Amino acid sequence: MTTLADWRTGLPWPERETHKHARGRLGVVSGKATQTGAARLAARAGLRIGAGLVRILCPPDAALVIAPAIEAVMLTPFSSPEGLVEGCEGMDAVVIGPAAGLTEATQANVRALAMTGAALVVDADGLMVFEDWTEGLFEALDRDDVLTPHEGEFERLFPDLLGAGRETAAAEAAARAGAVVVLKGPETVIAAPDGRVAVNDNGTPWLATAGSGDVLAGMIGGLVAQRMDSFDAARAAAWMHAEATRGIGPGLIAEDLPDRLPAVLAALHATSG
Ligand SMILES: NC(=O)C1=CN([C@@H]2O[C@H](COP(=O)(O)OP(=O)(O)OC[C@H]3O[C@@H](n4cnc5c(N)ncnc54)[C@H](OP(=O)(O)O)[C@@H]3O)[C@@H](O)[C@H]2O)[C@@H](O)CC1
Ligand SMILES: Nc1ncnc2c1ncn2[C@@H]1O[C@H](COP(=O)(O)OP(=O)(O)O)[C@@H](O)[C@H]1O
Repeated sequence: MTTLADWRTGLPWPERETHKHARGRLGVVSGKATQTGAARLAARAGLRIGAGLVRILCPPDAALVIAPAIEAVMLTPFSSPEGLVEGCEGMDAVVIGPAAGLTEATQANVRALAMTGAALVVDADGLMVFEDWTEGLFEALDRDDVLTPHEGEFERLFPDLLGAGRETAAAEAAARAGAVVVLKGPETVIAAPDGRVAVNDNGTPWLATAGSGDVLAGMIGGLVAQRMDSFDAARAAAWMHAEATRGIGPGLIAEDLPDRLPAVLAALHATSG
């Protein structure tokens, strides 16, 4: 088992000469015009956690919906997997899946992005579209990619594993996928393909609200974009995600979480060596 101190030393803090591109570039793939909120939550979380530049990649019909709802986050439309790859050129990490759509296009987009130099965070629909073709996902992944299933999604990708217990299941899933697996829930298990396993236990039930997983995906993506080790990034994000609920509790909605991160990060920065 690992502890808080393990990942704290790997947190990325900007230095005097750091510019925004050097800090890390994150892409977030949006769904269609009626399903853009999840990507906007993830993008804001990625920016708040320190990625220097965040760009939403969206289907053309979504651009005029998203544009008035973002400020610092940038926007690029795409209309094919090749166009998505082009739009993600230079990205250090890309989040794909939140409200992406259960379509062949989502499947093709995940596989196309896996061929780029960006580390992937694959969540929600980005996982579900591979329910009947898990090898199509696993063969495309690298060990710095991250899968973030809740138990329902985990069961679809790894139907034989949960019976062995969540930690064993996550470890085996990471080995099979060849990527970091974040099995979300009241206790979130993080497992790497090299055998590292950690359990994040500071979660609170106030996180059981629509979109909080989208925020977590953006947070992981934001840390990975800053070149934090993917296993450490997932551990750090899971801890900070729960910590961000402190002082709110009842009434918490996913929109609140990214804007709580400056306080969480400030406390960590103040005590960093
Ligand atoms: N603002 C936005 O735009 C938002 C957009 N979103 C997007 O909407 C899309 C659909 O998302 P979704 O939430 O409707 O369905 P999904 O999470 O796929 O679950 C499907 C079924 O799995 C089951 N299930 C089993 N265990 C579970 C568990 N631990 N946690 C949760 N579920 C669990 C459960 O079935 P049950 O157990 O109730 O029978 C459940 O009905 C997806 O693209 C997502 O990204 C959301 O992120 C919200 C904010
Ligand atoms: N009862 C709970 N206790 C602690 N954390 C929870 C609880 N329920 C959900 N969470 C956390 O909230 C997030 C929910 O993610 P997810 O199910 O993907 O939501 P969404 O798809 O709506 O974004 C995960 O990080 C999960 O660990």
